[in-house]
Amino acid sequence: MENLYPVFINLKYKKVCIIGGGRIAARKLEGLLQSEAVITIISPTLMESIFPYVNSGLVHWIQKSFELSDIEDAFYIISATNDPHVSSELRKGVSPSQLINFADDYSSSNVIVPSVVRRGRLAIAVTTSGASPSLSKKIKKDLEAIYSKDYEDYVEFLMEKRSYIQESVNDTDKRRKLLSLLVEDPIFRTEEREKRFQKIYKKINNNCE
Ligand SMILES: C[C@@]1(CC(=O)O)c2cc3[nH]c(cc4nc(cc5[nH]c(cc(n2)[C@H]1CCC(=O)O)[C@@](C)(CC(=O)O)[C@@H]5CCC(=O)O)C(CC(=O)O)=C4CCC(=O)O)c(CCC(=O)O)c3CC(=O)O
Ligand SMILES: NC(=O)C1=CN([C@@H]2O[C@H](COP(=O)(O)OP(=O)(O)OC[C@H]3O[C@@H](n4cnc5c(N)ncnc54)[C@H](O)[C@@H]3O)[C@@H](O)[C@H]2O)C=CC1
Repeated sequence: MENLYPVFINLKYKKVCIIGGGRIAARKLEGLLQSEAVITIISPTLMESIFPYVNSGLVHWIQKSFELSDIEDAFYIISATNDPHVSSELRKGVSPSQLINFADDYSSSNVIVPSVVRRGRLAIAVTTSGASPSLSKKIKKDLEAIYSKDYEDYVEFLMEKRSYIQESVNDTDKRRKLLSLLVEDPIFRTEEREKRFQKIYKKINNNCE
């Protein structure tokens, strides 16, 4: 499974089942909380840090040992227990059309959880295809330094200008040119980037008319 196909999945309203309630389950849960998925944890025990999410109703906890019937209608399953029996049951019982991540078994998984840098709408995901989670984490840290928090706002600006350009510039070449010029040298100060936008916008429209 080295040629992994990268996608970002919209999990809103999808049923996600996490088996196990320990340290790793808690980490995988962190990555899911913003997704608006319908999350159920199946586990006899739960780590302290997960309780607030259960108490607030964000996560449903079924306090029991895993059985195959628990995952019948799940869209995405995360197996994160310390019980090898759970993994072997899952390998036998999961449907080929279900998404499944084994925290302890890369080769049986059809989903691998990456390291992620998030800056609002900008998301950068890193995987080493199971080779070295530590390297993924290090590369994420490197990227965090390059793509500062300022990008969150900057990406919102780009989205707004892109939609304006799509509405106001009919010529495809001009539109492409404008959109690519806009990202050449990121500017984070609101006033400066607005001026720069106006300048590029005028230049492109005048030159090509
Ligand atoms: C295959 C994969 C399956 C999956 O879980 O999706 C997997 C598997 C395993 N990880 C193990 C160990 C560690 N994992 C981490 C950290 C992360 N692991 C994550 C993903 C993945 N881990 C997938 C591949 C990702 C890729 O392709 O790069 C991250 C990216 C995402 C996340 O988990 O949220 C997250 C970083 C989050 C961040 O950016 O902060 C650390 C470091 C730490 O904890 O600080 C260690 C210890 C150091 C080391 O081993 O490198 C072990 C051995 C367990 C044991 O020894 O018992 C296995 C099992 C095995 O290898 O078979
Ligand atoms: N993918 C990754 O990044 C990493 C994966 N791992 C692996 O992840 C797995 C979990 O590790 P931790 O969370 O640290 O373990 P942990 O011991 O903290 O938690 C295990 C959890 O599984 C639950 N559990 C045990 N038997 C169960 C059953 N039959 N049904 C349902 N739940 C059950 C326990 O009650 C507990 O909540 C281990 O196999 C470990 O090797 C470990 C480190 C990193």
